[in-house]
Formats: sequence, C-alpha cells, structure tokens
Amino acid sequence: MSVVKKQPVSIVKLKNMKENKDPITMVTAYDYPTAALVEQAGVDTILVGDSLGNVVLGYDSTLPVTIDDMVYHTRAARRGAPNTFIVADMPFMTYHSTVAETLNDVRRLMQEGHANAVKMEGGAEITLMVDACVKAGVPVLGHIGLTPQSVHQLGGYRIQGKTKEDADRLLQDALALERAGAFAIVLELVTDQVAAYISERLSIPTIGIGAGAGCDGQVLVFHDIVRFSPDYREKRFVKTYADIGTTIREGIQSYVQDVKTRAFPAEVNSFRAEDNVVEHLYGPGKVEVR
Ligand SMILES: Nc1nc(=O)c2c([nH]1)NC[C@@H]1CN(c3ccc(C(=O)N[C@@H](CCC(=O)O)C(=O)O)cc3)CN21
Ligand SMILES: CC(C)C(=O)C(=O)O
Ligand SMILES: [Mg+2]
Repeated sequence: MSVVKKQPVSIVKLKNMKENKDPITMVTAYDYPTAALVEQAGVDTILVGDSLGNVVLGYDSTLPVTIDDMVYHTRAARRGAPNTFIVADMPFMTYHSTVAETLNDVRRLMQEGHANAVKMEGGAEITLMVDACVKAGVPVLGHIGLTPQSVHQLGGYRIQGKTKEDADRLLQDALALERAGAFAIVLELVTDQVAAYISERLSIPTIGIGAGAGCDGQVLVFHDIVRFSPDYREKRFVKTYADIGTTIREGIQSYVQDVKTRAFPAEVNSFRAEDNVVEHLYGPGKVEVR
C-alpha cells in the first residue's frame, strides 16, 4: 500500500464533505509514530483522545487524564502529523467551572499542543463553554451519546438512544451544539436510527463511533483498529484490521530467544576492529576464535 500525500482538511472542507456525501475519516493517535503512520495512511482528521488514559497510560477509565497529559500527547502527535487536522480532547472536569479556566486549557491545547480544534463531551449544558471557545476562534467538536467522562453517572459503557425520550434528548443536544457553533459532533454508541436522523437534521457533520453507517464520518481508536493492546477485548462496534499486539509479542519473544541462544547479535550486527588489535590487547600468540 502506498503512502497518501494530501493537504490537511479545514472545518470548511469537512462541511463540504458532508454535503458531497464523502465520508469523513478520523482515527485517534497519541504520539509521534502513531500520528505519523495515521497521516501516511491518509486519514482526514486525527483525534488525540483522552482514551489515551486507557490505551496508553493503563488507567481503567478516562477520568485520571489531565490537561498536562493532553498537551504532552497532542504535541507529540503533531510532530508526527504536521499536515493533518488534529482535534484534542478536553479532559474530565476541565470545562465545567469558569469560562476563564476552560479557555486557558483550550489555549494550552492549541498553543502548546498545536491542535487545530478541541472536543468536549456533553450537550445543551456545555453550550456556554462551546460558544466561548468559538468566539475565541477555536473550532469545537461536540460529543454526545456515550460520554465516557460520565461513566459513573451513566452506570457503564452503554448504548444510548434506544427510547423515544433518549432520541429526543440526543437530537435537542445536537441542535444546541450546532447553534452554539460546534463544527461537527461525535455520536458515540448511539442507535443507528437515531444517529442517522440526527445526521439528517444537522447541517454540520456527525462523526460516529458505534453509531452506524448513517453518520457523516467514522472514528475509531487506533489501538482497536490494529489490536495494539496486551489484553484486547472484542467490542461490537470495532472492526480490527491488523493484530499488532500479537506481532509485537511474538517479535519480542523471538528477540529474547535469540539473545539466550546467542543467535543475536550475529556478525552482520557487529563491528570489527583492525586485524592487529587482538594481538595488541592479549599479547603475542593469541588467536582470535570466531
Ligand atoms: N480502546 C478503547 N476504545 C474505545 O472506543 C474507547 C476507549 N478505549 N476508552 C474510552 C471510551 C470508552 N469506550 C467504550 C468502552 C467500552 C465499550 C463496550 O464495552 N461496549 C460493548 C457493549 C455495548 C452495549 O451493548 O451497551 C460492545 O460490545 O461494544 C464501549 C465503548 C469508547 N472509548
Ligand atoms: C472514542 C473517541 C470519540 C474519544 O473521545 C477518545 O478517543 O477519547
Ligand atoms: Mg474522549
């Protein structure tokens, strides 16, 4: 497969893609090599998700992830993907006190992390913060449905939008985010019918994860796509395209075995001094055993 070179998308291009029914691709990346490979693969947008708490830092939820973590990983991802539109997640509780505090963390993701946009979880209740960011010139990606930062309130990672009441609330939240100026909205673990209907009702794109084919784009976690995990658990909404976890484990096992059996390093991996050095070091008569 060849490397795809392209111009980075803008929020204007993303809206055109919705109008042209050209599906938007988004993949998470958290560091230099993952972002570089994702850019080389030709994705439209990168998300530096707070899912890095789970897949990179080993926490059991996204709640412990800090703004410092997000800035650090966004900077690294940017070094790998200089030509891709990068969205950075605002972490847990960083957009719920004052507008000033929210804007300062948004500033750090843009100015220190070099993100192009930020993402916030929530609907109508966070539109004050969305509006403030948009007024400051920062594109905001909304995120409704399963919002993992509210896992303890939701009582688990459950499908959203099964009932009429849920469907109405999700639509109202989506419309409120659109009115507040969000450039697109992630729909996470939302039933197909509700996600498709919301996508039709909005003029801004929806980007689905576990929300069916009716969304204007799709996002998945890098580590899920390539099974880069020590204990990969199947998730219904994920399709895996490679098994990097197994490849890494087997590769490292072979290295360990080669070192133990002295098969590595071989002569091709080693460096020789001049021929007279051995006699010089050991004294006359020493024969080098090779
Ligand atoms: N590796 C990874 N992938 C993700 O997509 C992801 C994270 N981590 N961490 C942050 C959130 C949490 N997410 C999750 C976590 C678990 C399920 C899950 O267990 N889903 C089941 C059951 C859903 C249901 O039936 O209600 C599934 O089989 O899809 C879904 C989304 C999505 N995000
Ligand atoms: C799953 C996506 C939408 C996300 O928020 C993340 O990766 O943190
Ligand atoms: Mg997230």
